[in-house]
Amino acid sequence: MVKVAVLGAAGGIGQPLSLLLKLNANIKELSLFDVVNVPGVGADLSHINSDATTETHLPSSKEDKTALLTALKGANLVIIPAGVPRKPGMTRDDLFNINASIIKSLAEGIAQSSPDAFVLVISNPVNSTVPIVAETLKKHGVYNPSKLFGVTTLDIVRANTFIAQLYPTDSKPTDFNVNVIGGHSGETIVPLYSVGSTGKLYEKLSEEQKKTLINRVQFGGDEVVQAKNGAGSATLSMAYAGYRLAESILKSLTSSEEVVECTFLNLVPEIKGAEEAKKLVGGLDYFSLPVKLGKNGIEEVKYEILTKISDDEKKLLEVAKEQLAKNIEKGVSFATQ
Ligand SMILES: NC(=O)c1ccc[n+]([C@@H]2O[C@H](COP(=O)([O-])OP(=O)(O)OC[C@H]3O[C@@H](n4cnc5c(N)ncnc54)[C@H](O)[C@@H]3O)[C@@H](O)[C@H]2O)c1
Ligand SMILES: O=C(O)C[C@H](O)C(=O)O
Repeated sequence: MVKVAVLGAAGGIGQPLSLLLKLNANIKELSLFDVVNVPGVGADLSHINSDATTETHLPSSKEDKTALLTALKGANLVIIPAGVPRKPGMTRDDLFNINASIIKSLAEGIAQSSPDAFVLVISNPVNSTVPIVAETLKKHGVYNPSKLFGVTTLDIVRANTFIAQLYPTDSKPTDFNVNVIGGHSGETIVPLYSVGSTGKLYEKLSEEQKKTLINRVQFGGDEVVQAKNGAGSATLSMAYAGYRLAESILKSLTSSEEVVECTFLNLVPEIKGAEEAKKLVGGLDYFSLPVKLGKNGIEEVKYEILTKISDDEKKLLEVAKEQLAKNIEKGVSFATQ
């Protein structure tokens, strides 16, 4: 039975994500933090007759740090959807200037109040915000790379849905679990349709269809940003995806079943398979790959997948690596300056 803290709980993602968490029988306490509107969200959720208790934490001023520290106290799992979303015409990197500072201050709170928690970073640009959290926790001497997750699950969710839409009579979205690796923005998102559950169907597609499908996964976020027309980016599908990763982590704490998910992680030698992965991705310090989850977090990086990919996917990876290197460096230098 665990305590989960949601930072940014009153937002477009925070609210539906908190609703899903409120329904999870493994969660004993749900701690909701935001800089606006969170008491109302908490009051509303608290009427649901599921077992998790709901508490809310709203700072009384910009200087008030106590609300965050209290929200995080004793949390086993912290999920961060705090920050601004995109509008049409913006890239995720355009969010860096605002979101980097928000993420850094929240990571400082985690370092102080819940240093042992699993930390799931949703806020964009994920390719840079994850290194910011890592460097901030390092500065405070409490960094555990096995417990830091950049949430790329929405890319997997989209990849499953979009291929199923191409084969409506032969498949359904729940048939698939596509490995999507790399990062979480445009061309850094690399869906590996040629391996695993989609291999056979993918091979049947024409070159043009393959290109269109991959492009749709890489720019699925833009599809939603355009459709919302200035009112933000994906929130409901993101809440579902963030919940899926949180649920998998909770499952790995309570069952002996093997649980594997893709996540954007820090490739450090203390994680099994990370050194091998790092060599195969040109020395990058962070990359999204399938990982085996366990009681202490990321137990093993399933790097072998990198040796099984098609020549076309290798080309996609080359483009992804170049962009990722810049995004990672931007996050690291912000947090270490
Ligand atoms: N990883 C992904 O796949 C993915 C998917 C969708 C959106 N996102 C990102 O998630 C973030 C949130 O998106 P959204 O649609 O929920 O935005 P939103 O504006 O609806 O909600 C963000 C919430 O964060 C809160 N907030 C701002 N500063 C804060 C702080 N210092 N502490 C706590 N809370 C704070 C705001 O008050 C707001 O309630 C964006 O950066 C967006 O780009 C990531
Ligand atoms: O596209 C965005 O800005 C939000 C998110 O990263 C997404 O993939 O939907």
